Amino acid sequence: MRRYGKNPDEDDIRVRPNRKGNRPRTHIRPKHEDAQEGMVLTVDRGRLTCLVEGRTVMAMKARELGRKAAVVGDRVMIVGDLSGTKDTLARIVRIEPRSSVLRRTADDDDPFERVVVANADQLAVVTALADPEPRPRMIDRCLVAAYDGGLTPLLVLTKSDLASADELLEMYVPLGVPYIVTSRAELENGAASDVVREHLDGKITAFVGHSGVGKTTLVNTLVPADRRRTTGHVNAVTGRGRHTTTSALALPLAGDAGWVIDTPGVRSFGLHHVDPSRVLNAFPDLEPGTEQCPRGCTHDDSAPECALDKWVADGHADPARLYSLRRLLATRERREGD
Ligand SMILES: Nc1nc2c(ncn2[C@@H]2O[C@H](COP(=O)(O)OP(=O)(O)OP(=O)(O)O)[C@@H](O)[C@H]2O)c(=O)[nH]1
Ligand SMILES: [Zn+2]
Repeated sequence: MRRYGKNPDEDDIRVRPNRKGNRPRTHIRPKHEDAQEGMVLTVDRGRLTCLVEGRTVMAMKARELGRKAAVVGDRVMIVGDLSGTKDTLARIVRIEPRSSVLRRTADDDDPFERVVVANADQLAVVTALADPEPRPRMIDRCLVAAYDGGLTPLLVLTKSDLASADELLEMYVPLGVPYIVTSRAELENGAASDVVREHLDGKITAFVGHSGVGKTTLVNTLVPADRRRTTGHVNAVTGRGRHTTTSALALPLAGDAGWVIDTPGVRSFGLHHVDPSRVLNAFPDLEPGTEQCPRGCTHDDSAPECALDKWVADGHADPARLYSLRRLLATRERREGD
């Protein structure tokens, strides 16, 4: 199956800090022959907790990395004391090319790259069907961020005991986004975590969702209790004290079958930078129709010459798909409440 929003031939999708498109700085490699690979689990005021061969190692960025930040999910090369012993501090000397990026910008006009999660395969967008009410526009923005960053979206609709999923699914079925519907009873009898696990196994999945949607409840059913962050006290993955920042946190699924990345900080996505062609990758039925579009066509409602209208009128694709694409493209403009 085609991967949404991601070209499998690209090993380094638009890594922003590397704007010139040049390769990562491989010339530093020989200097650190003893470096070992690790994965960043969380970041707290310049201290990065990394998993290196099963040990959690505290590290900081080496100066030679410059301004480029290592984020949760990054694959990094680390030198120094890798014993994982308390009060040791190793150094991250290289950040490997990323397979995906989940970006956040403080503002659509924010010129700075703010990657919050790297290398996640999937973006689980957790939305309650009621209490709080679903916000389709926010879901759409999450989908655009996923397609743009090279993550496959997964819709997780919670609280189906309070309201039906039908109306929302009507909006999202044409998009072909995989979805899961869960209820209080299914959470309690374990059925919810079984169904969700089927979608997570073997993958790195970043979870986003507004406060109160049931994200924490769900993550708690997925991650063994001894590895979980318990409301602000002990970060069980690292065994260290309070997890005080708004950084995302990578948590291993039981049986080493993948990772859940909990993202307390991601509330909104700046999408101004998003290239329509990356969103179009998620619409392989429409994409060939854009060959007749004028150069630089935005394919949205304000693009009168867009060839997609004719493509659909000629029966090449379902009009609901074009409607959905345009709805997603329209969310790139920020509105009040986003
Ligand atoms: N009725 C119902 N309530 C649920 C369900 N899932 C979670 N809840 C409740 O919804 C409330 C919010 O759940 P949380 O897991 O704390 O939500 P959250 O998204 O993590 O929110 P924050 O912790 O504020 O970030 C809690 O009272 C849960 O018990 C569900 O499927 N049905
Ligand atoms: Zn067009």
